[in-house]
Amino acid sequence: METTQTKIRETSQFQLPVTNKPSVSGYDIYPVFSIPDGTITIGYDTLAKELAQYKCVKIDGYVGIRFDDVKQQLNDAFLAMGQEPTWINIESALKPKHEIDEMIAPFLGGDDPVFGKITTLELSDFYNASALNELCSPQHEGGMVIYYGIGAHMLPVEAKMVYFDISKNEIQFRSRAGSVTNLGAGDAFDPKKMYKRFYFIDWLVLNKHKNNIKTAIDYLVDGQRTDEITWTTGNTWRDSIAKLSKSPIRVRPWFEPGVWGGSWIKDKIEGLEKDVPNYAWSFELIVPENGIIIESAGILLEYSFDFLMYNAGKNVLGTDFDTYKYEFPIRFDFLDTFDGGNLSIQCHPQMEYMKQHFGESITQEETYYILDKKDDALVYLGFQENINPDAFKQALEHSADNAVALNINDYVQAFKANKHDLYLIPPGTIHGSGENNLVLEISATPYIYTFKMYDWVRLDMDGKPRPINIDRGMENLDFERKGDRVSAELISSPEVIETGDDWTLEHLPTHANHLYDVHRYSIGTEVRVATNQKAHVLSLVEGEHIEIIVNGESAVFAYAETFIIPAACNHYIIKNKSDKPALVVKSFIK
Ligand SMILES: O=P(O)(O)OC[C@H]1O[C@](O)(CO)[C@@H](O)[C@@H]1O
Repeated sequence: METTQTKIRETSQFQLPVTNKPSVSGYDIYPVFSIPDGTITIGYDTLAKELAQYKCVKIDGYVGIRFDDVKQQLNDAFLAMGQEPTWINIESALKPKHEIDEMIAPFLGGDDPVFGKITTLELSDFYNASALNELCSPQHEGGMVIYYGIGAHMLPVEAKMVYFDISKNEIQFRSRAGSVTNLGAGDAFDPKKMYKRFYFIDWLVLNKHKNNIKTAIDYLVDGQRTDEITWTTGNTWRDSIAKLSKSPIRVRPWFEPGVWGGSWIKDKIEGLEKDVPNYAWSFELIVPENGIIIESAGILLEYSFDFLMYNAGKNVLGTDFDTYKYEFPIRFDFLDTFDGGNLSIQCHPQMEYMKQHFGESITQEETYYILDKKDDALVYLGFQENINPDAFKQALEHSADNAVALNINDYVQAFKANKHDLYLIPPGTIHGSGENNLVLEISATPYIYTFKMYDWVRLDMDGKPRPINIDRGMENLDFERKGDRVSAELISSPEVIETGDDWTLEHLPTHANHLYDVHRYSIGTEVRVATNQKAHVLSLVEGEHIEIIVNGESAVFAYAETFIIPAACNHYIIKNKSDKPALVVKSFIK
């Protein structure tokens, strides 16, 4: 059903299958955590049948859920059973649009096309409290009543609670089609502006709400598909999270084209739509936007990573939970420039700037691990010895104002990219990957705070130039990262720190301003690792498959797959499943 709106998604990415994910021997785009057979169910009709036993139901859900479609589908199913519930839309109690616009303005960064400030608002701030109460008046006593819409759980009535979740990539695909709106917005608008509002307001407000209601959910529904749902009971779901939080966790990766995107992902990863210009990013583990797929007898249900942290964050982060709480602080993603282009020459904010301007508590600091590359590939990193900040600024402004190219090599150094080298990009470092790399970014979680300073005088895929931020960049750059200091301090020098029968453990030291460190195992047959009460993030960067054994249970991961070992696993064994040595990188909080 593509219902009243003809186009619900604007993307060439496939929807998550309902059942029977394709089987692949290598990198799997639909990793699953299996739960007992018979615990996930398909369909609005089965959900209606389950809910029909209750007098009162609340259907809550995340922004991006098309509640009118949900209502129509469920209502049809109830009617087919001879039942006619009364439907009450909680969003009729939202504050007027102009009041909401005024309330959220301080968090939207004015005309800034990209940046706002992390909101401090709560979901209840969007609603008129007395109007909410009126919705619950006793006039509805009698037949079955269903309250529905974002925040339905807030209504002060006893009811069974259903929660519709949706993955963040699908929210973006829907916003690009104009088929969903921001919280309290009324209408859809430019998708980039909608994204800014999702990122700085809606997702935060609704994540807090998710945390508040996590134990009250009676039924969890995966609402990402346009014509079908899958659902499970709250208890089954919470039990599965308790188990997952002591097992290896691989989130569902997702992929996006971009102006500098390349061919590596498209050529090497099975099951993706190939009819795209390129893939630039793989969201391997950018957890604010990843989901986790659970599977029961082949039926798939995805929920947001946030729910894992709200339910079992302490198991995941161990001793670091007290510092980071629900924010998983490490990010892994791919930047694919194979036969593509150069990233912008860019920098990321210093910690203080990040706090003050954007309200974030972790800054965006990065490293580039070169997973693959062509012979001519470069990494732009650090300044030339003779850098003059004023002259650099002038050259950038001249280029931006007149759309003329500049010789960036006069200012910024370029290093030959070496496979398996780790390039360090602490906050305030000028950098950018050149073309013909497959970079595994091992980074801190924030991912949108890029100050592009030079974008090679090119247009984005929508035909418009990408926003340049020379002033913000200048406020954050460290001009002392120049000359010989760059290769000495910003290209990690591995050292062997432990050896076994047929394995070695290397330390790839990161910069003092990085919150995480990097280790690399070279494994002949197997190695046993202790978590020491910390989360580990692993990726197989050379080899075919590895098996991870935790408490006697085994999971297999393929080349280029990223996964988390929660702190609560305590110990795990990595077994090499191929006849060549396996190289596994491991990142963890310092
Ligand atoms: O800004 P560009 O040129 O698209 O660069 C790639 C982007 O991908 C990231 O590495 C991760 O999102 C950002 O740091 C950066 O903005």
